[in-house]
Amino acid sequence: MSRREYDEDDIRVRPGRRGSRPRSKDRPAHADATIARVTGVDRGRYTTLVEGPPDRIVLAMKARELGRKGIVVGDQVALVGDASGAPGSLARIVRVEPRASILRRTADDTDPIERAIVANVDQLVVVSALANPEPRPRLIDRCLVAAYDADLDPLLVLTKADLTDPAPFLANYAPLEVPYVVTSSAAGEWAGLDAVRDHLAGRVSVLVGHSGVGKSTLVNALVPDAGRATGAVNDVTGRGRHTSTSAVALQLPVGGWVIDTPGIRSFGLAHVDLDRIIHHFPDLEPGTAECPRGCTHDEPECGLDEWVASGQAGPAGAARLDSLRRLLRARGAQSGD
Ligand SMILES: Nc1nc2c(ncn2[C@@H]2O[C@H](COP(=O)(O)OP(=O)(O)OP(=O)(O)O)[C@@H](O)[C@H]2O)c(=O)[nH]1
Ligand SMILES: [Zn+2]
Repeated sequence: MSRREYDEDDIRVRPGRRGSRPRSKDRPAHADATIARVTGVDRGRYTTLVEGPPDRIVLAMKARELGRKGIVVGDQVALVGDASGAPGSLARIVRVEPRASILRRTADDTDPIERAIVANVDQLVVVSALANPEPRPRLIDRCLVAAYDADLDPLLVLTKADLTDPAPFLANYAPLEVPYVVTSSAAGEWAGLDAVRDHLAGRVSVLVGHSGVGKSTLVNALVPDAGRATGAVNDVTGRGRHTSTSAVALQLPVGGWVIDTPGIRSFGLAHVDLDRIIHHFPDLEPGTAECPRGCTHDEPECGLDEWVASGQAGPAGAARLDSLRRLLRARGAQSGD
């Protein structure tokens, strides 16, 4: 982050107008607040970026008046107090602007607590290694459900193509028509990086994926100053060391933002409306035309078995239906039916 680090000269030429104003407790609704974007959250301290030029990084805390309201990476917030970004300064966040989008997940499918991961993103980039660790189709399916549910455009980035032929995996996902990019970075030689850049340029994208799939490696290549720590994949578990500990938003040289998130093992979807889950399986949904009225899609009369058996959902149809039904059952367990 060194390039965007606070620069003393910037502060001197931009003293902020607060100094010349009388302090008053009853100024209406912080009309003079500075708007910033939250780029990182660490133990109650928020790193924010105030757009310039020149941009400046301002450390902030949540004002007491915000109560328990959550603030997540990607949020646009209003800062008051010392928003100079000078060393040792700490601004206060007094308002969170309305969110254009919010990506949530829960710890598991019955967890009542929703965890907002990031706000104001346009695109959910599901990063999966083609090998080491093996792709986890059900985790990918869940990420796609979360993307559709939050109204985000999905993108699949399939890494480590140097280790195996991507064709079999791609054949499975073809019926979904999800845009994808295949990458490899063996020995520092990149393939597919420009294609990823094209998909991210000018947009706000969040990367999610299992630990060790190469998210940090990708982010470091996209944002040369990112300095995201990369970890080796454990040969026994196939898991990476948990090198990234929280979500971090980084500005892309091509314009736009990329938000790296810690590796995940599961993507709980307790917050997704049960009745809507089938709509988030666009390859299967047309097969419900033959379902009996009020079909749960997890019963013997369900039309989806026939749909999949006839090959209309493609080579991964059976796996996708299994994915859907596991998800419905996990959710059903929660509502008790
Ligand atoms: N062979 C090969 N290895 C890769 C590739 N991309 C990343 N790796 C390696 O995979 C390991 C994990 O990469 P990271 O970038 O740390 O993975 P991550 O997804 O950020 O992992 P977490 O921080 O745990 O979320 C590292 O040893 C990388 O060098 C690739 O395209 N091919
Ligand atoms: Zn059905």
